[in-house]
Amino acid sequence: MVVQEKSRMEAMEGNPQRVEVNILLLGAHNVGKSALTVRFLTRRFIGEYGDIESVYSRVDRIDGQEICFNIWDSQYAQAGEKSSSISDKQLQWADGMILVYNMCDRSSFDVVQQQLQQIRRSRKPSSVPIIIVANKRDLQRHRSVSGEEGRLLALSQHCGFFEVSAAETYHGVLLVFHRLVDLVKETRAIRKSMAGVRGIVRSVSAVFAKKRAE
Ligand SMILES: Nc1nc2c(ncn2[C@@H]2O[C@H](COP(=O)(O)OP(=O)(O)OP(=O)(O)O)[C@@H](O)[C@H]2O)c(=O)[nH]1
Repeated sequence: MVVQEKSRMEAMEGNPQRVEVNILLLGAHNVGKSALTVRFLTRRFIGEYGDIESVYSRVDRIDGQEICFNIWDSQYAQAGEKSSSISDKQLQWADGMILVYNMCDRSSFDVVQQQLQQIRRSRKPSSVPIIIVANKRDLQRHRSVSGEEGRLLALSQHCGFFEVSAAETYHGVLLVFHRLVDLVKETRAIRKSMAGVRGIVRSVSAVFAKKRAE
C-alpha cells in the first residue's frame, strides 16, 4: 500500500502532462516583436527580420513539466495598409499576450495603450494575462518613455512589466516568456476552481428547488 502511494506521488512529481500555451505578440511596427521571438526561440539576435507573420513553437521543461510555447508573432499594419486592429481569431487563440513598445519611440507606447483598450473591450478584464514589454533597453540613453510610465500603465491595467533588450540579452527575454506561462497557469487554475464552485452552487440550488417542489 505504502509502495503504491509512493509510486503515485513519483508519477505526479514527474508530471508527464504537456501544457500548451498560446502567446500572442502585439505592438507597433519595428518595436522588436520578431527580435524577441527569435531571441527566445534560438537565443540569438540576428538584426534583420522578414515581414512574415507566423506561429512558432518551442518545447521547454520548466519545474519538471513540459511546456509547449506556441508564439504568434503578429504584424502591425503601417499607415496606408489594412486595419491594425487585433483580429477576433488572435483574441480567441491567445492564452496570454505580450504587448511590446520601443522605449525610444513614444508613438509605440501609444499603440500599446490603444491595443490594451481593444483587448479590454473585447474580453472580460483580467481574463487573459498580459505582459507589457519595453524593448531596446540598450538604447535607453535615447529613451522617450520612462520606466515609471511603463510600470504605472502596467499596474493600472493589471499587467506584468519588463524592460529588456532583445539585442543584448537572452535572459531578460526568457524571464518574460516564463513569467507569462506562470500567469497563464494561475489563470487556468482559478478558472477551474471557479467552475468547480459554480458546479457546487448549481447542485445545491437543484436540491433546494427539488425540496421546495415536494
Ligand atoms: N538596438 C536594438 N535594436 C533592436 C532591438 N530589438 C529589435 N531591434 C531592431 O529593431 C528593428 C525592428 O525589429 P523587428 O523585430 O523586426 O520588429 P517588429 O516589431 O517585429 O516589426 P514588424 O514585424 O514590422 O511589426 C530591427 O532592425 C531590429 O534589429 C533591441 O533590443 N535593441
